Formats: sequence, structure tokens, C-alpha cells
Amino acid sequence: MDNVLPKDIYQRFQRTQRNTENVIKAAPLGICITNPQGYLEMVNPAYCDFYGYREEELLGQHFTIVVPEAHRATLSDLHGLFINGEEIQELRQEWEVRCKNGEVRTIIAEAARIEGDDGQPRKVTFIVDITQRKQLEERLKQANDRLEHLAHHDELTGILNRRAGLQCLEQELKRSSRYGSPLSVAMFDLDNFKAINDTHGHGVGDQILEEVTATVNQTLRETDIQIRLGGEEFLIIMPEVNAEDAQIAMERVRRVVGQTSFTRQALTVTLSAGVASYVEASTTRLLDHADKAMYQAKQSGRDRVVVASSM
Ligand SMILES: Nc1nc2c(ncn2[C@@H]2O[C@H](COP(=O)(O)OP(=O)(O)OP(=O)(O)O)[C@@H](O)[C@H]2O)c(=O)[nH]1
Repeated sequence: MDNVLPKDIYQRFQRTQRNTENVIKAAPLGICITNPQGYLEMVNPAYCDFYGYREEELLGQHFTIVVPEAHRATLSDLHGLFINGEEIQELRQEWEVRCKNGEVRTIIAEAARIEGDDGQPRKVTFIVDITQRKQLEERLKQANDRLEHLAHHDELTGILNRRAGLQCLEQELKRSSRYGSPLSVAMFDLDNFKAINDTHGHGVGDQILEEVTATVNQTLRETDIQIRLGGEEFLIIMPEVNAEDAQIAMERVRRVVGQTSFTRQALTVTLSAGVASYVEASTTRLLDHADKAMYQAKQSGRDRVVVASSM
């Protein structure tokens, strides 16, 4: 280097500077430089393309031109802290930004503090568009939520399915056993449902199941839990309710369902129910008793509630 003339050094320096500028121009990621007050001093083509602005529309503008209204104050504060060196040297964060056409996108912005040729600090920000990744993540989350819901709920009626319902009963039984509180269950089955399907079709049958579920839910207390055991058979868990009150509640359900017209065809349907109350912490025994009581209700003419004899 000793024998290099000052003119050569100057030319080399100029070439290096041009090279750097070309690299910044060609960079696939958006780059901008802001002054200490937050005004844009440099934007590269990728930055302009991403936001949909021309270079001259951005230069001299406050950087929050691309920030949604709700985040402007926060980002301005953060910029001030960062440029004055009160925060970490480099900042990497995910942000929502707004393009010229109003579209909101998600970026990861990585910022570094540099010294400008006037000795003042500058913020260089590199942005990477992660909108698509975010959208995919969101769709994946929604799909997972849906799967999670389907794993525990009956698709037709939206109430708990058999597996989730029985787990729930298990928990409620444990609670009753621990605190010595009452717990009742009512198993019910729609009467002569086959005839409805045969006469009006399976679609109408499905609609009746949906509407009956909603009617029963409205008739119950908020703390009661309705479960679809399968087909036209349901279970209601009534925490803190003794056999006598469960019978009263179930009689009300039976009456309301029997008096309601379902579907556009204004069809009526009745139900038979068996009520059993907790004595010992066995899900199987409790369900068995409710089932037997429901069978008795069917046997003795349907459209009635039978309470299981004490266990
Ligand atoms: N539409 C519809 N029908 C169903 C569904 N699940 C079960 N079923 C029908 O429910 C009917 C049940 O018939 P059965 O078990 O003979 O009982 P029932 O006709 O209700 O007579 P009882 O229970 O003795 O009063 C059958 O026709 C099943 O196909 C369903 O998800 N949708």
C-alpha cells in the first residue's frame, strides 16, 4: 500500500462507495435510513416496492408513514430511545405495517445505529416481509383450534361429544366426592325417532336433533352440561343438584320439548328420561342407573321421566 498514489486511493474509495450503493440498491430486503428525528433519508428499491411508494414520496417523510395509526406513538418513542442509545444497539422485532394502498402486512424489522457523516446517529432498518408466513401460521392455528373443538364436540349439535362428556362427568364426580356435594345426571332419548327419519328424511331428523339440543340448553341452568352420547341419546350432568330437583328440572325439559314445534314442518317430538343421583364415585354405575331408569320410562309408555331407585 506504501506506493499507492493518493489519486488511486481516491478512485478506489469512489469505486468502493459505488459498489456499496449498488449492493444496497440490489438488496432483496428493504433498507431505510432515518435521521435522529425519524425522517427518512434513504430508502432502497426493495423498500419502495414493498410499501408501494416511489422513492421521492418517502424521502423526507417521517418513517411512521408506513406505521398503522395505533402503533405510531409507540414506534416513535422507541425510535427516540434507540437513536439516543438508551436502548440496545440492535433491535429485532415483528411489526404490522401499512402499505400505500392501505394493505396491512407483517414484517420483521432489524435496526442498527450508525454514525452519519455529520457525526449524528442514524438508524438503519432492514425489513423482511413475513406476511405470508404469518397468514399460514394463522390458518394453521385456526385449523388446530377447529380440530381441537371437533375432538371434544359433536359436529351436528355443537355440544360435548361422548368421550369429552364422560371425562367431564368423571371430573364432576370427583368434585362431588371431595366436597360431599350432590350431583345428578339425566339420560334422555327421543321417542320413536326412527319414524321421524322414515317419514321426513334424515335431514329433517338432523335438524330436529339440533333444535332439540338448543331448546334443552335454554331450559337448563348454565351450570348444567348437555352431552350427545350418540344418535338421539343425550346426557345432562347437573352439578350441585339432588335427585328430587333433577327430576323437577327434567320434567320441565320434557314438557318444554314436548310443547315445541321443530323445523319448518312444525314437527313435535317427545322424550323419555332416566334420572340418577350420585352416591359413590363411579361413572359406570351412575350411567348404568340412569340408563335403566330411562329404559323403564320407555317401557312404561314413553314421554316421561323416571328416577332410579336409590343406589
Ligand atoms: N337424523 C338422524 N337420525 C339419527 C341419528 N342418529 C341416530 N338416528 C336415528 O335414530 C333412530 C333411533 O331409532 P331406535 O333406536 O329404533 O329408537 P326410536 O325409533 O327413537 O324408538 P324409541 O327410542 O324406542 O322410542 C334410528 O332411525 C337412527 O337412524 C342422527 O345423527 N341423525
